[in-house]
Amino acid sequence: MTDDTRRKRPAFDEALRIVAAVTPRAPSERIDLDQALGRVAGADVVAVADYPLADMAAMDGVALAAADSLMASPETPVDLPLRGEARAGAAVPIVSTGAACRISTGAVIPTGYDAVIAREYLTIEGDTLLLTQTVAAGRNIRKRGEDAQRGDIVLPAGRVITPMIVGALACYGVTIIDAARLPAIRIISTGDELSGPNAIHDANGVMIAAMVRALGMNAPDRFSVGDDPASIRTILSHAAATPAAILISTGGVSVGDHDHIPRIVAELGGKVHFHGVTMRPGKPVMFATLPNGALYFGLPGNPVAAALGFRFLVMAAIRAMFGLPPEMGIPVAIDLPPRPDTTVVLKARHTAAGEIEILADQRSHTMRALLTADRWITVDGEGCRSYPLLPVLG
Ligand SMILES: Nc1nc2c(c(=O)[nH]1)N[C@H]1C(S)=C(S)[C@@H](COP(=O)(O)OP(=O)(O)OC[C@H]3O[C@@H](n4cnc5c(N)ncnc54)[C@H](O)[C@@H]3O)O[C@H]1N2
Ligand code: MOO
Repeated sequence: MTDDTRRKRPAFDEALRIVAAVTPRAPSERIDLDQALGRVAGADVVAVADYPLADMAAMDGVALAAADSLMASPETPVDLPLRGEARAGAAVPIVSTGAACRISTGAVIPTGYDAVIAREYLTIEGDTLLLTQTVAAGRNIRKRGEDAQRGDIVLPAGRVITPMIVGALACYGVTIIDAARLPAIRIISTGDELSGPNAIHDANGVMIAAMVRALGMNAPDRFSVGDDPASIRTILSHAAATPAAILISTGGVSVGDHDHIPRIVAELGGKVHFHGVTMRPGKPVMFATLPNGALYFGLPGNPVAAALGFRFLVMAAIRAMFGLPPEMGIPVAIDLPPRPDTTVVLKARHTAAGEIEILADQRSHTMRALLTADRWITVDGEGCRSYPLLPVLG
């Protein structure tokens, strides 16, 4: 790290802002609604049909014209002959006033009728309905278009598609939506220690791939390379020449004799936006744009730092690509000393008593606390904020 880049080391929030600011918006693509779960609407979604599609029965029972019940009372019951049946999905029967027809929930109300009496409240003798009280017009009827009308904007661009949204859009006749295109992501694990006699397991590669998949995105391509500059240059220049929106490497970004990534990225023509952030863990993290426009994140090798680098910095880029607002975190009152010069990110979890427990081991190479953690707590000069453990879009 040169003195120059060290001087420019941004604060955590500033680094998130820089990432969002330089990230280009993803183009939209048309996708089937049943493939849309977890995707982000790339344009306003408009109802294709009224919902309900027509005035329909909300109960199984009998449909009639409310006006025919006007004179009905227990003393002067009104008799209406029962003629025909309206069934959900079937052709709507032609009916006449002065009569009633059987109807099932979801059946279209026959023209001329405007009320439904639920079968529990019916008095039927043979083929005759006995009305002993008046019925209000509109009773037990779902009105056409009362939930959505054709042409209504039912979902604004930028909303994450949940299962309930899939259901609602299907009701509104939507079968295809515009969704922000998913970025192709490539992960490069670096370090001589990933192979050879005392090899460690490549935790960072599988972990980051798993976080990508937890977002509902395709499994990223993964590569592994040692610490020698020629091999790193070869794999980075190959990666930089192949279309991918986001490249992520882990390891080799600190100040050690074998930490070559920042220099090679610059030699390849990458524009380094920052190298180093005043955060812990994750301090040596690097962010650049490659000449082909791909974003490059050089995450530190320690697994907690790599996890945080993806969870916060890469996520800031993914959110910006999809047009989502930056994550703010939820301010929480925790008795921790403020950290005016850095942002410390802590592994934490909710206790059964509803409090937030800061877990015991906060070192950046130990993972045990992450087996039970359910959130991150950040501490800076302003106080504490809580963030979900996993990357989220919504
Ligand atoms: N003199 C200094 N030394 C270090 C500093 C510093 O400021 N001055 N920063 C420390 C911090 S903080 C971190 S984080 C690490 C980051 O260093 P690198 O990104 O260069 O990572 P490496 O040195 O290659 O590896 C660090 C650590 O992580 C392990 N590792 C690497 N890759 C993987 C992987 N794929 N899966 C699991 N574990 C991995 C590696 O074996 C090392 O133990 O630098 C500090 N040093
Ligand atoms: O960033 Mo390092 O991850 O503090 O250990």
